[in-house]
Amino acid sequence: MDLASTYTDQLSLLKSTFLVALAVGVVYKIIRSVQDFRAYTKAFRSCPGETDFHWLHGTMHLYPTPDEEGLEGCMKWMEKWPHFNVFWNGPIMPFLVIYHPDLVRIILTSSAPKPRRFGGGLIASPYEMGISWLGEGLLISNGAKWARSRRLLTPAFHFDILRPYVDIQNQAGDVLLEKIQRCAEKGKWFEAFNFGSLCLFDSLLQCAFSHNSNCQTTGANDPYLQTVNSLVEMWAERFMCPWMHVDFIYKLTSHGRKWKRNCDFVHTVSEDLIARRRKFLELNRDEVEKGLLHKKHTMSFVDVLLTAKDEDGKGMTPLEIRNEADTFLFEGFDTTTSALSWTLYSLARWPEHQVRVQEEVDSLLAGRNSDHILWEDFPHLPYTTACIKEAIRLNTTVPWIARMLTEPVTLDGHVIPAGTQVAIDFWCLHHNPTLWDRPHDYIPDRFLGDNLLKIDSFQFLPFSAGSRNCIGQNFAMHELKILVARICHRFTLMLDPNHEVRRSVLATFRAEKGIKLLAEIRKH
Ligand code: HEM
Repeated sequence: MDLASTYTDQLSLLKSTFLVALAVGVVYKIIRSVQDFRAYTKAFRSCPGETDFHWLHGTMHLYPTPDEEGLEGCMKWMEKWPHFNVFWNGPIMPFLVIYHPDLVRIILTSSAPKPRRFGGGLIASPYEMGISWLGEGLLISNGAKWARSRRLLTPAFHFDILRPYVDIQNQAGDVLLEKIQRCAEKGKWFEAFNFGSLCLFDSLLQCAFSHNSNCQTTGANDPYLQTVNSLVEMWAERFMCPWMHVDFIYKLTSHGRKWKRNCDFVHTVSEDLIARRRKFLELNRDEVEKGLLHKKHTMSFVDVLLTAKDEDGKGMTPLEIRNEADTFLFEGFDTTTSALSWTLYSLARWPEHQVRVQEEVDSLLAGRNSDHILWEDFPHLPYTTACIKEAIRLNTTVPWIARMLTEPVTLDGHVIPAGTQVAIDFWCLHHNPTLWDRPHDYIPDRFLGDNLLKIDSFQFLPFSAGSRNCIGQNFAMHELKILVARICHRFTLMLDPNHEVRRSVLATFRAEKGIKLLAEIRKH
């Protein structure tokens, strides 16, 4: 045997050994994965939940639809399983839906982050679907990045910054009241989401960028408003369509291409608005350096971001600033629009409570020559506040949020493994019949006096809880109190009897065809 053929034999032996080792490795990996998966899923088999399991789509076909019928379905869940249940998003992806304070407390006080992609990195989580718009802003980021942003942004929601916004919110309210007045004079209905969103967008643009868009008069044709609105809707549409959860497929669809065009447009506008504020701050450099800017000017949210510095004296990058400004607009506009619209709806539907709000505001404003609500007035509107809270309980503004477990957690005696996605269903939490008496009735008194003592601290969570609670909740409540109090002071609201209001559950709580309201001008 010559040297060459010995060498060839050895080489082929080496190759075969390598191939056998590789095959054994692959088989071992598959067996381990199957074992891991069986151990993982075993944990869920004993959990409460639907059992009609389909080999391809798990129990997704039984998931409640995002409408009236779906909400009824949720009530049936709670009769069967009062704390939580497990759903199968396809054959291998279980997720938990929880809606009892004892379990919600465990998750929201843990360090469980917002979900990240799963399915080997192919499938975007609900939050990541918004990442090309909002980037790693406060809503979507996790870990150290989130903690730094939260520290830098907290001063933007300090009372010193929020106080002057009350004027802006009242001025936007003036335009809204005028518009409602014109409808009232003609005996015409107005649509709550439409009027509310324009007013809230108007004040938000001024608070965020010191930008006067005039959008309440230019109307829904404002291209920026239209695009932001369209992004909010497209995000929810994508979520409802499982095959669009895979990024590379989504980018090829016309929906994905439109989403990108919209994001590009919104980014151009916010970058332009930020650049204008940067110029303004340069012109007022002295005051900025002495920390006196807020004494002379109303500081916009972006001003706070542009001047923020962390412990190492490092400011935020232009991209970080844009992400936070876009997050502020997204979080601050759709949510408050829903909360305002459902509060007005509730007061029109249950007029006995509207009368009590009117009495409260009438007595607060008696003898004044302006109907503006002042900063000092906020503590003197307890009934109005209770009505807002009850409205956002009944029609929960943010119906659910999600987390991903990074370590095993025991819920009602079931050990739930790390990696599990958990949806915290606030709408169910707010309607759980084991917690609330007459959960479908509008009873603002639940939020007054001693009745408050009956509510667990994790039972009513419109703004979530724990370290990732809503940073804008005071801003939102101020805005709502101002608008609800002033609208009820000037008008009596009634529902249009010819229009049926059907609820629709998107990223925020909406009405399928809006809410039509009739306003009657009150005599003072
Ligand atoms: C009625 C109005 C509002 C409601 C019901 C609401 C509700 C919520 C909820 C439930 C969360 C938790 C989200 C999650 O964990 O996935 C949240 C987070 C957040 N909200 Fe609000 N929100 C409202 C208004 C606002 C406003 C006006 C702003 C800003 C101006 C805002 C900014 C944010 C931000 C930045 C976060 C993320 C906080 C973090 O993760 O650290 N929200 N909000």
